[in-house]
Amino acid sequence: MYAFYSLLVYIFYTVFKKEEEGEVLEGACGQSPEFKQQPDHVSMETGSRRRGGHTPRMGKRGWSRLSDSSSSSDSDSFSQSEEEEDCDGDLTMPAKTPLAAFLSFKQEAERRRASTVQLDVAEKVNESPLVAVMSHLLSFLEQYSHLQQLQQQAEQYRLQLRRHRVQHRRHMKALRTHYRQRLRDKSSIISSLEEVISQQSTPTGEGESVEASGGKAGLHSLVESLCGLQGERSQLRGELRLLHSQLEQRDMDRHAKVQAFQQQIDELKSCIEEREQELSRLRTASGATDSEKRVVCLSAENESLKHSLSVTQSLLQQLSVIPNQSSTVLMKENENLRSRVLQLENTLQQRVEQLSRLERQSEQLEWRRGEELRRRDERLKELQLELDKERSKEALVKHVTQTVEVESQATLRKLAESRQKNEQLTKKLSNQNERCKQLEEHLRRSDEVTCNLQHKIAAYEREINMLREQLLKEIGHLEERKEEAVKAAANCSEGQLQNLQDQFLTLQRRVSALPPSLRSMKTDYASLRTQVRNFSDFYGAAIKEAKKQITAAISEMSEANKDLLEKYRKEVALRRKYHEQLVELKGNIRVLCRVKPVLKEDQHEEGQAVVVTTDPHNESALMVMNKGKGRTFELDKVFHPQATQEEVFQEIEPLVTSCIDGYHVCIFAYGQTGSGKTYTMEGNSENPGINQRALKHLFNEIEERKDMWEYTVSVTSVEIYNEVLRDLLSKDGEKLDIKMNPDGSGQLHVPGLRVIEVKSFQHIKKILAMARRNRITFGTQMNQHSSRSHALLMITVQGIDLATGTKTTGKLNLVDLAGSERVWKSGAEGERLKEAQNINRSLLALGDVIQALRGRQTHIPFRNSKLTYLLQDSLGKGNKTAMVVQVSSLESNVGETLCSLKFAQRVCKVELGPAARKIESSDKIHENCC
Ligand SMILES: Nc1ncnc2c1ncn2[C@@H]1O[C@H](COP(=O)(O)OP(=O)(O)OP(=O)(O)O)[C@@H](O)[C@H]1O
Repeated sequence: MYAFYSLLVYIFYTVFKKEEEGEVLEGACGQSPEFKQQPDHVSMETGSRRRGGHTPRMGKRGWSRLSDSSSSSDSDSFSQSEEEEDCDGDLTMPAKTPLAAFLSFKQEAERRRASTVQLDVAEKVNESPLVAVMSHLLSFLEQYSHLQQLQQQAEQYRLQLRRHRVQHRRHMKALRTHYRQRLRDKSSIISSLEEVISQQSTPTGEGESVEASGGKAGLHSLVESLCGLQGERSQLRGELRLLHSQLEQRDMDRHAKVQAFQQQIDELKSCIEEREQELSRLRTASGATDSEKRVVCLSAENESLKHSLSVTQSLLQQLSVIPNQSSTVLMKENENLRSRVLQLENTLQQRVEQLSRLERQSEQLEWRRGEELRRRDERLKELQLELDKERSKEALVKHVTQTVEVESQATLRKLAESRQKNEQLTKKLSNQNERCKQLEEHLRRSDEVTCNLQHKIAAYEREINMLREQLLKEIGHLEERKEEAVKAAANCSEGQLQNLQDQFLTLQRRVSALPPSLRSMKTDYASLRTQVRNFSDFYGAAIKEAKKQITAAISEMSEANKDLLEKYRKEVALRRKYHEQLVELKGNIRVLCRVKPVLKEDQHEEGQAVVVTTDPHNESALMVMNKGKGRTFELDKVFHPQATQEEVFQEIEPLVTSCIDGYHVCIFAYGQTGSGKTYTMEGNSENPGINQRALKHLFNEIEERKDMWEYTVSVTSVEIYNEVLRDLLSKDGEKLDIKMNPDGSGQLHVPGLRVIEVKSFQHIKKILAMARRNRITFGTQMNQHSSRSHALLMITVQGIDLATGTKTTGKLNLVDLAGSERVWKSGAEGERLKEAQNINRSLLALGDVIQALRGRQTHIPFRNSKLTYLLQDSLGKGNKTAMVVQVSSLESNVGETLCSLKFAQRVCKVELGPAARKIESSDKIHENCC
């Protein structure tokens, strides 16, 4: 009994398990026993659903259309050739033709699908979810493979159709050529006959006419045969036409069939797509990912195991009388099953956790990716905006430059015209002056003549007076002698009297002889006096006339000049405005970079590589190679190693011009020791640098404006060494201090600093040489004559508008900074070390100022170093700044080069805002924001 029960339990369990497996397998191939047992119930329901749900799209409509077309073509084509009959007949005989085979196959597929669906439902009812899903999937796979087969068949049909069409075309072609050949033969026969007839109908002579009459019968027969042939020909033509129409009809039929087939194929395709979609839907429903599928499988397995366990347990309960041996077997089995269940549950749990972890991770990744994409998009947008801005800036610069060029050309033309006019007027004026001079010469000569005459007159008068006195004396003398003679006559003899009378007579004669000379002298004198009076009158009139003429000419000229001057003034103002706009568009802070050429003395080690390269197509890009990686820097302008001093100055020139217009400008050279700062700023005698060229430009510009403006240029030069300020233009080398100006203007001033007013360019050359001599330099490992201090050349340009009296004060600070080398690299020790540290400190302070300006901070730490304090009024807002960053292109200096370029890029981002012109009108300095 016991053995029987245990056997029964074992068999029951084994059957139960096998049944399950069998069900799964049978479900997969559509041969379920349940299905066989209850066919009506299940197939009725699912069959109707399937038929209604999945087939109708192409089904009835498509097939009816196809059969319609085929039947119509049948009726049309039965009267045609045999071949056609065969072709159309295929469609009406399903078992023989491919299309019929396709139809039967389709029906078969429909039937099989219906049965599969029935099976699905049966399985759904009776089986576990895993088995159901699996069977579902398998059934869909099967459907899918059927569909593919259908597709292949459709493809084959299409190929067959194509082949048929080709064959048909060939056949038609052959027929056409055959008929054409026949037609050609007939025509050639006809033409030969016509020829014969024409030959026979032409009279060729008497002898021949006899022959002709004899051959009339032959001719008749020929004509008859010709008529027959012509009839045959027309018959053939009719045949051909008929054939043509038949062909056309056939073509049309075929076309219709092809269309029907195409439609059928399309419908089949859409049906396949639908199935595929459904399949993918089901796939996702039953777990799209492998892990999900696995989870579903495991849970189904778990469920089935649980189920079997419960069944076994219930069985065990029922069979409590089962002997110990079998119960232990069962217990063991039970234990195994339990542990298996537990194991599976654990695995399931782990998988679920893993899955959730993976999901979280993927979510995080997705989120990060989204963030990254968003950030990139924003950056891209920013870059796009910057690019647009740059482009618009460039376009504006171009436009302004063009306008300025056009305007300046027009101004130059006007200026040339006005110069011509001026020249003419000047010529006129010089003529007048010449005349004036002649008149003045004349006047001078007349004055001289008058003077001579006056002298002569005075001499005459003196002579006359003398003569008169002599005469009076003589007369007195004679009178005395006469009295004496009278007295003597009274006393002496007649002879003596006679003698005396004679003497008297001679004396009288002499006296009478005297008056005519005296009279002539008097007339001479009077005429001379009248002459002098007349001459002075004439001279006065002439002078008056000349003056009149000169004033007329001057007024005429000044009238013409006034207009010109006004125009010129306007043009100059316009030019200045455009110039300022240009400078502002370029940016009130400009960063230029100059790459030092590789010199012999720089190559301490043999074969040092060049790591800095410039781009010939992009003059604002610079590439630095470091440890195999390239980094590109974008600055306002990059000068390649072969750039000349003049090219560098060309970029600075507009700023120098701004200084004359009353702006504060700061130009400084920055870079490591030996990178060429001093060369760029000071240069040498053959190749002067920015300092000399700027001053030369200043004086040229002042010379050009001298008609309207009066300028004074004053210069100071200082150096900052170890945070101590020293005057480079005085020999005592006294320490100086920076203080606030006591006048309350808020301006800085350095008491005791020597200010030199410069009159000419030659003068400035001497001043610059003196400053250079006084500057502190020492040799470092990097540079034989390293400048160990910051050198500042400060130029103040004060201008007065001659017309309006407006005053401007421009400042130009030209700064040659000390080298920004790393202390260890420059080989500094002791005093040199302290010096290097001070240099670095002040450069750091400069960096801080730049940083604060860049961040638009309210407090700018100008006072942190002497350098920044001194440059306060030229470095900050409203001013114009240019920095020339000097870099070495050698590999050994790449670290310094990168540092300098990074600093330059920071400076690039600073915005100083619109520049302000320092104008003084009506005794007050005010800033005129452009
Ligand atoms: N563009 C250049 N063309 C030719 N020679 C140059 C150029 N730049 C620099 N030099 C030469 O390199 C040497 C060092 O240059 P310079 O003294 O100007 O460097 P520096 O940066 O001022 O150094 P320091 O900071 O030590 O004063 C000089 O002999 C100078 O003539």
